Amino acid sequence: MINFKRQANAIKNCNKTNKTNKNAVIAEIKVHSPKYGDLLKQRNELDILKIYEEAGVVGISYITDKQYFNGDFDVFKEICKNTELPVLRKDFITKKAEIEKTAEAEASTVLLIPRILGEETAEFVDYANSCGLDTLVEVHNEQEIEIAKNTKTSMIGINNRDICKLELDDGTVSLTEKLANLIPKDRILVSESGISNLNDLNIALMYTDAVLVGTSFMKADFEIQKEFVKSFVGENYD
Ligand SMILES: O=P(O)(O)OC[C@@H](O)[C@@H](O)c1c[nH]c2ccccc12
Repeated sequence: MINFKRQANAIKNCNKTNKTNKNAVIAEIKVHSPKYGDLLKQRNELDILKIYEEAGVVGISYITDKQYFNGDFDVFKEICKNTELPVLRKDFITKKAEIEKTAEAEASTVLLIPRILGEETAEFVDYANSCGLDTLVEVHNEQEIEIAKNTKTSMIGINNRDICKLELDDGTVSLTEKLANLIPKDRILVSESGISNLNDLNIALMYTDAVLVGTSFMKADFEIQKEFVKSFVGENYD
């Protein structure tokens, strides 16, 4: 059973206007990065899922792109099957069939990128919604925000990195600071990429409802990974 808008609701239930003291952290199970290479390091994706769950994150992200991020759609399906948390599929989607495939995997959300889809973004958002999926529309500049605003997406992500540079740029939360006020308040706003410490996290959360973190969680040593993720979720979470 697909649960419409699970990801958006998970974030809404946890943002600053709510009573919980937990920060809304979406944690990415990122197996490879174009910059750092292998990030999985003999670990198992489902073990990392468990650690993220135990640390109290609100959602999981997984990149299915094979070419640059070494993702695997079968692993994505396993992740969806093994968690009650909302799961976001990250990929460079250009075909509606891929949206159907995402819904069939029982994901909750699909990433759509105006840099790739241009004005077709709105149509892809509608299509994803009709398949029972929530959408995260990812922007990196003002022009892309205009496209995102003309869609019915409930979530907009500011990608602090430029996807065209394939992560050879570091990504800085100052982009979130710069662009956040251009995004209407009725959308759930997520700051994505390059968030590597609590200082970055706190800056991002001054402007957004949630953060999405991959590399720094994956680079944390296995023994301390849960504590590290927990420190992002917040001390008051148990
Ligand atoms: O590893 P980071 O810097 O914490 O970033 C995670 C995530 O935002 C990044 O992986 C990402 C953002 N948009 C994407 C689009 C496709 C693939 C990957 C991505």
